[in-house]
Amino acid sequence: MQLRFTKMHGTGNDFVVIDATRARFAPTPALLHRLTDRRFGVGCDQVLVVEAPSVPDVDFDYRIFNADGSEVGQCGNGSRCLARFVADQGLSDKPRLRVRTRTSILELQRRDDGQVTVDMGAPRFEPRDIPFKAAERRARYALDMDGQRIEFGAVSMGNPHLVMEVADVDTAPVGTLGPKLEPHPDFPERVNVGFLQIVSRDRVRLRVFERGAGETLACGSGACAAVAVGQLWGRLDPRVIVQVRGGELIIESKGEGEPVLMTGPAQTVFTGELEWNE
Ligand SMILES: N[C@H](CCC[C@H](N)C(=O)O)C(=O)O
Repeated sequence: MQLRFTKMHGTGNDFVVIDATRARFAPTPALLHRLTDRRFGVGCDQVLVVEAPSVPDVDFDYRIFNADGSEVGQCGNGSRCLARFVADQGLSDKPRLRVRTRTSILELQRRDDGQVTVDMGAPRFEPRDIPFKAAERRARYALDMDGQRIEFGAVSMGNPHLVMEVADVDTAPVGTLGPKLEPHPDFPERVNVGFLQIVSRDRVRLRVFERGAGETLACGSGACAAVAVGQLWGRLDPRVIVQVRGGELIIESKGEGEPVLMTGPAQTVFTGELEWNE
């Protein structure tokens, strides 16, 4: 079998995108591994599968698989790439699209400057919505990890995020603390671990150890989560530039209960065909 795919990235978070609008694509773990593995396959942080809509007033369904094969319900950088992909493939010429994932409905808007703005929905802070095992909702939680007290915010953007403040992302313990917090049992569905450096009220730096993928060069939902938590702490303005390792994202929100808008680039790198006979 020959499987056509498109390689894309949004601020360095990279994807293999599959057009499943005309033929169902139900990937096996082995096929996902061939698509995500950077040595034995194509290589990407997530596989994005674009499908015909399954409910009214939605333009596309959108499935997201992490590098470890886990299927999840949100990928912010990926949604910008989906907006670019469906236009380039002639699947839709609408400048505004509604796409449905297993947890969220996202509104995507292609802009004249080539960037894409995504309405990521409102952040959810209730522990049961994250999900996070906590007796009550708090602005700051604490965990003891290897004798160290870790303080953080927790929020869902349609996927779970832990956000901890650090003095400098360049020296943050992403590689050591990330792998310990990602599978923490207090997060029953695991968690994306964000390391947030607040430079000013309208500029932050962020690194994310992603659930099911490890550290990526950018995490769109992570940028939204970090700004939502920073605003909850009273530390950030309604419009924030989030500097990630792969570029910059603009995150805007009027605060709790309000939708979070993310604006950033989406690039196509190449198209290819994978020889596959499982
Ligand atoms: N690792 C995430 C999915 C991808 C999110 C990220 N790539 C983004 O741009 O939002 C999770 O398991 O929830």
